[in-house]
Amino acid sequence: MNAPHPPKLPLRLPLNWDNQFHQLGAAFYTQIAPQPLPEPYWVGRSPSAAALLGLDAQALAAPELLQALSGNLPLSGSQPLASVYSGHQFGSWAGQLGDGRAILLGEANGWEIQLKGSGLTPYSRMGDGRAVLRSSIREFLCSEAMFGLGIPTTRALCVSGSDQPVARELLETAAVVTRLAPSFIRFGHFEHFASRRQHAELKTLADFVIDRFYPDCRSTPTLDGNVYASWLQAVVQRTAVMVAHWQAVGFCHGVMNTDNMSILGLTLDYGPFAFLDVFDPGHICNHSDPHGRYAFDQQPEIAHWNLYALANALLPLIGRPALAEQALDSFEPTFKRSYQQLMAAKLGLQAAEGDEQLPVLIRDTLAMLAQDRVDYSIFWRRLSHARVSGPFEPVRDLFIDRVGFDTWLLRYQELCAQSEKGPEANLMLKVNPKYVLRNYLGENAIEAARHKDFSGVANLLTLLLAPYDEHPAFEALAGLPPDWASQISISCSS
Ligand SMILES: Nc1ncnc2c1ncn2[C@@H]1O[C@H](COP(=O)(O)OP(=O)(O)OP(=O)(O)O)[C@@H](O)[C@H]1O
Ligand SMILES: [Mg+2]
Repeated sequence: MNAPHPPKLPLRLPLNWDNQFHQLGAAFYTQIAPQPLPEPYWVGRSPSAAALLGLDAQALAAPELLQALSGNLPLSGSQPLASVYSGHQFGSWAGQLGDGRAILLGEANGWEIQLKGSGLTPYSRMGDGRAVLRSSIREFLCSEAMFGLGIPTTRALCVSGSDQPVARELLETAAVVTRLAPSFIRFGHFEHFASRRQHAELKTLADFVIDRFYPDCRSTPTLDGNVYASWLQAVVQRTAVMVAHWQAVGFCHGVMNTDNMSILGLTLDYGPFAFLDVFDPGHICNHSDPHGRYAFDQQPEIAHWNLYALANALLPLIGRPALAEQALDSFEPTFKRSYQQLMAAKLGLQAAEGDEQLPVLIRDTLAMLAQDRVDYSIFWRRLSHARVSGPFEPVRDLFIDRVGFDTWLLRYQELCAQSEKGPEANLMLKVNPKYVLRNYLGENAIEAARHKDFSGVANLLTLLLAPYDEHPAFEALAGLPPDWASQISISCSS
């Protein structure tokens, strides 16, 4: 028989722990330590995310940190817990869910540190508490890619892997992603307490979020000075801005359940997501979504629907349904304004209030891309180069309907002439990324990582953290995807 392992001293890191979520009390979580991941190895690390905690690349690479973030060594100052939440999944009430495979270590230097895939919790239901290498690499890279693109998101510090087998459709191996966010609280946390009529806890949680992240709502005169309605409105606006970014960059989330909606308007839970290759407005990235509830062009409406579910949960605090409705009404104008600004920037044009030509040009541009199934990111990048230094041929080459393109180009150039003096043209290369995390790029890095070659993950991370820059050594990764890319199928299984 093996001798029992001697107890290990906790790892001390130069972090200021202040575990505020833990201080909320036992109604909100269950204390539970992460389950050890056997013989972990590094899969990827983000020095950019580490800097948020004040850790340099050397501290991030420490073998003790690998052990701590894989559940094999306690972290001094942490108070691990799994939080409880509920939610609507695919439009239906799903009841209690909770962190079934995520464990919050605590809050250090203002960032919550959470492990995803770190073992069973009381909320694991039928699951095994684990995440697989494939989905963990995807989450790691996409979190950092969204940050690189300037889109509100949770961050990812690192991924550790193990040869421990995990059963999904096929046998895969386990991995843990360490995520960072100011808070991982979701719409579903509020729905949980509202559905159980636990109004005291509902208020405690709302006050916690307002005081920490939305303090202005305490003193704003809008919505009759109703703090909770003003706060709802602020969440509505942040969410609308986040989704406007998704639509502008061509990001499809794939599982916009209310338990995957951050109360801070951050992109949360990178599962079957995709960046569009060809522009297909009805694109469904989630193989487990046959009816396309979460199709690309449905995302704004679904975000609004999710906010409606949140508003319902907050009604006991707001008191007057009319105020909640008013707060919800700000979704559409906020989304529209934000989307138009982002698209105007992509076109290198100024977005002026009341301009009627711009929305029409945006609509027609997208219709033209959809008709010829043009690659979304490459179109914008080539357009940026053409606008800055010409010629337009490389853009024209993307289209089958050249006459249609020429007609469009005339209109576009007329509008450009009106704002020729502005800085917008040069800024196009700073808003139209050269590198996006296409599914096939992720697949290639994952396949190499399965054979313990993690260079693909590291290279992608470098590109995705600076997606607007030229990276001559990686020119090929900015090109059109190979034919097999359109056959990739990503399910919810992760
Ligand atoms: N392998 C698993 N073991 C235990 N629980 C799981 C597992 N996979 C998913 N869950 C739980 O199922 C619910 C819905 O899962 P979903 O895929 O939205 O989230 P997730 O990817 O696990 O995590 P997160 O939303 O924290 O990024 C959540 O409560 C989640 O914790
Ligand atoms: Mg989730």
